[in-house]
Amino acid sequence: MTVLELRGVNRVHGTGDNAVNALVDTDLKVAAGELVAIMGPSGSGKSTLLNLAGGLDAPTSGDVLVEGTVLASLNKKQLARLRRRSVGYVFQDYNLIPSLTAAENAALPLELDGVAAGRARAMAVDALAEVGLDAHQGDRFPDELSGGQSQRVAIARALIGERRLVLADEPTGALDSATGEEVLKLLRRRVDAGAAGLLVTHDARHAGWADRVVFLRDGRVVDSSAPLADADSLLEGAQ
Ligand SMILES: Nc1ncnc2c1ncn2[C@@H]1O[C@H](COP(=O)(O)OP(=O)(O)OP(=O)(O)O)[C@@H](O)[C@H]1O
Repeated sequence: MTVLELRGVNRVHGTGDNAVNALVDTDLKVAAGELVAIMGPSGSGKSTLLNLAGGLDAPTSGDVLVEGTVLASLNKKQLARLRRRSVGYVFQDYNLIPSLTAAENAALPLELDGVAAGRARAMAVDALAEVGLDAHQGDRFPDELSGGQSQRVAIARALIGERRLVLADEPTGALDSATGEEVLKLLRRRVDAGAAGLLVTHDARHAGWADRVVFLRDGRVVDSSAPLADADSLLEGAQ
């Protein structure tokens, strides 16, 4: 099932002489169970693509569909609800709320969506267990967690509930390479469990965890191919 689709998407930032064609005639489909890596030089349109996919930005022309819904057909409130229920983000700097525990951070999207606090907390404990964090770690605050643990919390938060699309922007950027590989392995596992994933990365080894790599240059898709190496062989190489 296609979870994310871009159809003939263009995004122009700015106007007149300052106009930048950040994304040009882009078509992309990402299915459930599929992880697609986005690579390209700085300024090639990777963040623009991710923001459009998550409904944080709107195309100048063309359509973005999430789970079959054209995002432009939704009003503000409907779009906010779809984003809350269907889309999870993982950022380089984790973006956890410092005054909330790990479990409270993971539960936050559910609570914002009106799920009762007790039930949201119970689901958060399960989501944390899935990423290898126990209840004791769930009670810790972000400044008591390592970088790798923080990114695990962010992944748990991104995929808690029914959310089927995970958008990861350089999620390993702040981690050492072994911890980074662990985080990608986890992302891969969650995608294998039925989510669709987009992973922006500068690192070809990390792109090895993806099913496909989409290369961007000046806002255009220049090549779309299988990853450079099989993830398992990369892991062996790292040991
Ligand atoms: N809000 C904006 N206003 C004007 N131009 C923008 C805006 N956002 C992005 N751009 C421009 O659009 C182009 C694509 O930017 P984008 O951030 O998507 O690239 P990127 O591949 O994510 O870069 P990086 O790897 O440095 O994060 C760049 O030329 C950038 O300067």
